[in-house]
Amino acid sequence: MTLEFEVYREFCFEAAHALCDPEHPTGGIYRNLHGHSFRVRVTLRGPRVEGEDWVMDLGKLGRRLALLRETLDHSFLNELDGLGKPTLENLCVFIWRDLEADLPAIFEVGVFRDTCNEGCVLRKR
Ligand SMILES: Nc1nc2c(c(=O)[nH]1)N=C([C@H](O)[C@H](O)COP(=O)(O)OP(=O)(O)OP(=O)(O)O)CN2
Ligand SMILES: [Zn+2]
Repeated sequence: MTLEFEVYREFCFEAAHALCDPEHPTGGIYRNLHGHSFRVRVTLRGPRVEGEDWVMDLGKLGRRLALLRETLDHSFLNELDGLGKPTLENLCVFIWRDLEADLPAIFEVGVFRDTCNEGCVLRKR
């Protein structure tokens, strides 16, 4: 039997955004510039690598996530290339695309706004 594991690492960042609703006459209730604290969880899924006894070194994963955090932390999300409208859903896709080439075992990306009791999870099917 092959054992399959899920290992994850998290990081937090602060960022600003404005969400304009083109259907709304004044742009909607989220149109003004405002900020959130975000928590990101990246989960890898797979067996232990033979001889290493882990799916991936979480230290190595953390160093890769630190690179991504540099792009996100204290950013104005509306100006990030490739993100599009800065929703939680699009942030999940943006983060997935940034990481997938370096992390072939990526299984799940979650972006959470704990202070608002909300979040979004993108998962491989
Ligand atoms: N599915 C999504 N819905 C909403 C998103 C999103 O990314 N995905 N984002 C927002 C805005 O960013 C909004 O600023 C979120 O802040 P929040 O305080 O949760 O806004 P609410 O109007 O939902 O706040 P209440 O406290 O519940 O009134 C909105 N939606
Ligand atoms: Zn918001």
